Amino acid sequence: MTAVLDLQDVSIRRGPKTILDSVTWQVADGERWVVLGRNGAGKTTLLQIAAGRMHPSSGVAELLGERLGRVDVFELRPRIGLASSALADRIPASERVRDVVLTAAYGVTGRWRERYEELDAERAGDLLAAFGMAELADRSFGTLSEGERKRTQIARALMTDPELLLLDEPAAGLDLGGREELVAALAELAGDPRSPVLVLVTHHVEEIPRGFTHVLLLKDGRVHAAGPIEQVLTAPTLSAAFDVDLVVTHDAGRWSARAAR
Ligand SMILES: Nc1ncnc2c1ncn2[C@@H]1O[C@H](COP(=O)(O)OP(=O)(O)OP(=O)(O)O)[C@@H](O)[C@H]1O
Repeated sequence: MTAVLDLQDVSIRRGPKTILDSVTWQVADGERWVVLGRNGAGKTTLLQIAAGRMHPSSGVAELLGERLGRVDVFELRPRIGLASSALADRIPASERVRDVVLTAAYGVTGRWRERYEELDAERAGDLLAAFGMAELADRSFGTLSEGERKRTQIARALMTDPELLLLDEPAAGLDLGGREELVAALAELAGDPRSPVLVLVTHHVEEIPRGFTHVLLLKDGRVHAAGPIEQVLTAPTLSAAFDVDLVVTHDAGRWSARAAR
């Protein structure tokens, strides 16, 4: 299997703080990963490296077979989709939903706009429809609900047909119905063999969609456990990662966790 992400001994230091500490992690073609860990464990920082937006202070990071530091990140980034609230905050409230998705293609197709405009518009429309947003395509982004914004961001991240899709807490701030709709859409994405490799950062095991295959548990910037989901999402392993005595259940493809008492 080809390694889509290959981190060897990657550390990130900022002043006296070690945010990521000797992280070694491989993600192969076809895998769907969940990254879990307490607040401040280093999840978002890890995703920044995986997106080619941050370089390791030490260690080696290879993304899609290209080594960070040796590759032009501007060529690499369109091959990696990223949806995060930090990126969403930069979208102007007045921008049309359709254009939020469509403009993700600009960096890729560059000046050959005439040739691609129609195909791009069609793809943006298809992606919005796949995420249940077809009827809202002409609204401005600022008028959307939180759930609608999240779905728009994912459609945008998919616009360049990336080989790797990184999702940073896509269900944060959603109500129960919105969360379940999003989880269902992500389960569909996970189950489609044409989909990119997926990496999903979340705080809650309840937000893990069906079809996710692997888990990385971060603790204090280190890899606490990593591997197939059934092996890693056990009560002892999760309890140790979160420093809480937990009961973990797995039912009909979904997970839940609660304090043991
Ligand atoms: N530039 C920086 N300088 C110093 N410390 C930083 C910097 N960036 C992040 N940190 C710290 O590194 C740690 C990891 O941050 P990160 O955002 O990666 O964690 P996280 O697991 O995503 O957290 P959360 O679940 O709260 O979103 C935190 O303690 C954070 O305060």
